[in-house]
Amino acid sequence: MKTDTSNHSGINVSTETGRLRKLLIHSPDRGLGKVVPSKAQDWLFEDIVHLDTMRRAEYDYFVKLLLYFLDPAKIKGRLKAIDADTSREFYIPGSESYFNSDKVIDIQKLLGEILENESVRIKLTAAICGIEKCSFQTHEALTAYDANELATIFISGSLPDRRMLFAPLPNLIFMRDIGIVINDHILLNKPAKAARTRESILAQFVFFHHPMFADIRENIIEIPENERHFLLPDEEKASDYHRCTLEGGDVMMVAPRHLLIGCSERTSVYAAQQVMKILFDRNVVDTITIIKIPKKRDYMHIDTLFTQVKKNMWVLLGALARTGDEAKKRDVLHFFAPAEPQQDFRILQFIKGHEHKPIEIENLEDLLTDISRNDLNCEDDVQFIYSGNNEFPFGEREQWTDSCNLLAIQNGVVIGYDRNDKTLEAFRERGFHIISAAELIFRFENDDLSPDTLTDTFITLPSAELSRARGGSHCMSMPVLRD
Ligand SMILES: NC(=O)NCCC[C@H](N)C(=O)O
Repeated sequence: MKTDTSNHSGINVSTETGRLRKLLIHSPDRGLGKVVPSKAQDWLFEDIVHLDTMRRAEYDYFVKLLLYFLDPAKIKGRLKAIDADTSREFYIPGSESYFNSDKVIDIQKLLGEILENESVRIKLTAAICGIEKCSFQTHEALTAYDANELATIFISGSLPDRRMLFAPLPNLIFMRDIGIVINDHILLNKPAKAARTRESILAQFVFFHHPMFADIRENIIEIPENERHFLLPDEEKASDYHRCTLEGGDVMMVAPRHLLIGCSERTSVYAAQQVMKILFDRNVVDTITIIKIPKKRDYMHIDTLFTQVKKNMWVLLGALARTGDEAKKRDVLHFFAPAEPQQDFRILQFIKGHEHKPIEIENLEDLLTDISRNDLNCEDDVQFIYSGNNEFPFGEREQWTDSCNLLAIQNGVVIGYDRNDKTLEAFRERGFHIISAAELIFRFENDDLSPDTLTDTFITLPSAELSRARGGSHCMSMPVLRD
């Protein structure tokens, strides 16, 4: 039975390509400038980044683009003044000239707003001081800051005078991983990596306390821990069948009744099963497809391997797809490989009411074709664009710098990194218009182009610094409302 998923809460996502109306983001904060080389890997960055370049020359373009598409009144006609302001106040929540949109929303702004409430402030300060093992004096000292500054401290880990209290949260820019809107429900993450623990506590408070989510509070899902968790020896606790971790990059809302969940380095089979049970019990979706991918830093989440461009088009990494299998068949060495089918990449589809008889799907293209045709009722040919145009060794190289991690703002209009030349070439060959964020913004400002009339367009974002953080525009966005 289909349920009516429309509601008036302004929270609803049921596709990956419907026109984006509202999303959560987080602009790089001062904490990113505090990452030191010896901690970069522990904090899940490949390198240290140059914060000013990352902001001014890269991420700020992302924000400007999102505003032109989702909330043009906040930016149109003001571009010159915004660009001329060296303090970048326009991008900083809590500052006087902050863009303060209710469509392009920085989680830091929501955090500042809930911290105005005394009881929330007391609880959250205690929670943060607890996990960060702060001294009693530090706990006390935090009462001196106003709500906005406290939000900045909780996120960046440092005080306004630059002293560091605890580790920064450099990965909060990857809002996708924090939570996922599934129709009118929100699934909160359970991070696999210690470096992302504080992020999810902040997010939990925001989702449960901010009025923006008040109408759907009953629909916020927290994944229950394995009840025997505390009794398990550490080794068993870490196994895929007991570990309960899930990150948003592994969850993709591809069609109103169909959800994809990746089992990966970050998301365990146990957590995926729990989510499946909850979503089927609550009748949120009818089909859940589990995609088990190799546990590899390169792959991390399923959205590093493929994303949707438009209803009938996907971008993906050839090495894990059907073409990868064909390449292997041509390879003589393949005959010496173990006869066992590849167990670290499998696709199983579970249908509500028939969970015990999952359907095995042979490869990614078959799954994605089925979604385009049968879930999204596409009559046109389903097309695939491969990372690096499937040319050795560019497929892997460009996947590493997020060629497969695109954000669709509307059907066929995507934002991705500028550095993946071969992948861009493949888009060009399919008739896509490739335009840089800077040029597009200039043309929007001068009424030379309009967000509403764009079709088949790849908007390139400068990415030299951003790509060192190992996530693309899909990872940097948490859609809250899509058509
Ligand atoms: N969905 C994603 O793939 N997010 C990218 C997260 C990158 C971040 N540095 C991490 O390793 O968690």
